[in-house]
Amino acid sequence: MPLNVGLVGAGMIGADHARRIGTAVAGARVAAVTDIDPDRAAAVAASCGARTAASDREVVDAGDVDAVLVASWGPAHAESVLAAVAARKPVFCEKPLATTAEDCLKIIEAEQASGRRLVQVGFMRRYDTGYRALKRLVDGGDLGEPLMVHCVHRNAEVPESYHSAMAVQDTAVHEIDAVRWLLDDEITSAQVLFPKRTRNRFDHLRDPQVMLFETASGARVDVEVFVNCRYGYDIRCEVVGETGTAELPPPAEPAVRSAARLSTAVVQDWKDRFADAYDTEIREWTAAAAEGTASGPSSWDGYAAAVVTDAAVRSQQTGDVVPTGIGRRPDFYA
Ligand SMILES: NC(=O)c1ccc[n+]([C@@H]2O[C@H](COP(=O)([O-])OP(=O)(O)OC[C@H]3O[C@@H](n4cnc5c(N)ncnc54)[C@H](O)[C@@H]3O)[C@@H](O)[C@H]2O)c1
Ligand SMILES: O[C@H]1[C@H](O)[C@@H](O)[C@H](O)[C@@H](O)[C@H]1O
Repeated sequence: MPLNVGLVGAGMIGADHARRIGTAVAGARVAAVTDIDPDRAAAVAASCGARTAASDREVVDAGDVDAVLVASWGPAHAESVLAAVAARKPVFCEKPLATTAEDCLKIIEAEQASGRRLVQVGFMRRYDTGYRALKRLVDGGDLGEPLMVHCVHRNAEVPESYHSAMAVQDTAVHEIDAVRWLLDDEITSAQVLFPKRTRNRFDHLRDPQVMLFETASGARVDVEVFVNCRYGYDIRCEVVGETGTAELPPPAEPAVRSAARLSTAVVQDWKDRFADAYDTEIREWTAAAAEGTASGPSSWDGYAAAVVTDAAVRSQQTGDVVPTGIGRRPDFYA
C-alpha cells in the first residue's frame, strides 16, 4: 500500500512536490489536494491523479490521507500543522514552520504531547550532497574546532512583493538552519548591516544585506544576502576551523572550452540548484511517515529559525546586535 499524501497549498513548490512524489519517490502518491485558489488545486490534483478537497481540515481528517504536506503561504502553516499533529498524522511543512515564535512553541508543545515526532520542516539544504559532505568533515573533526562560517546567498532577482525583512525570513533562513545544523550550535545573537544599495531593483528593498550571527560556543557567522545579483543563483558556504577549512562544492556544471574561453554556466534558480536535495528530502520524509513518524529538521529547528529571524529583523531597524533569547532544546528533540 502506498503512503497517501494530502497536499495543502498547490502553488509553485506545492506543485513541484506533487510532481516529485509522482515521479521520484517510490511508495507514495498524492491522494488529495487543497488550495484557497480552487483552480490551482484542481490543476495540481489533475496532474497527479488526486482528488481536490475543500480545506486543509478536510485533507487532514480524510480517512485515506496518511500524511500531510503543507506548502501554503507561511502565515497559514501553523494552523494546518497543528491540525495534522492533533490527528496524529506525520506532516511535512515547508519553511517557515510558523511566522511567529509563539506559534512554533504551540506546535512543539502539541507534538511533545502526542508522544512522538510528527513534524519535519522543509530545510532542504540538509539533504544536499555538498552540505552533507561538509557536515561529515565538521563532525569528523577534520577541520578542528569550527571558528567561523562565511556564507553567500545570491538570487538573480526577486519579485516586487519581496521586501527587506524577507531577506532574513525567506532567504537567509536557509543559512540560519544550515549553520545551526553544521555546527550543532545555537545562534545567540544577530546583527544586520546595509552596504551600499544596488540601483538595479526596487526602491523599497534594502539589497544587499550583511548578516552577522554569534553562536553559543562563540563561533561567528557572516551571511551576504544579495537577491538581485543579476547573474544567477549562487550559494556558498565555507567553514573555518582551527586546523583547516572546507568549502561547499559548486554545482557540477561542465567546463566549456570554446571561442578562446574557458567557461562554466551559473545555475539560475533554487529549483535547479537543489533539485536532488528536494528529491532526497521528500523521499526521507515519506519513508519516516510510512513508519508513522518524522525525521530531519524538527519543530525545534523551525522554532530556532523563527527566534533568530525575529532578532535579525529587529536589528534591521537599528543595526544593533540583538540577542535571540533561544532557550534549551527539549530532550524530545535531542
Ligand atoms: N524550501 C525552499 O527552498 C522553498 C522554496 C520556495 C518556497 N518555499 C516555501 O514554500 C511555501 C510556498 O511557497 P511558494 O513559492 O510555493 O508560494 P506560492 O504563492 O506559489 O504558493 C502558495 C500557495 O498556497 C495557497 N494558500 C495560501 N493559504 C492557503 C491556505 N490557508 N490553505 C490552502 N492553500 C493556501 C495559495 O493560494 C498558493 O497557491 C512558502 O512558505 C515558501 O517560503 C520553500
Ligand atoms: O523562497 C525562496 C527560496 O527559499 C530560495 O531557496 C531562496 O534562495 C530565495 O531567496 C527565497 O526567496
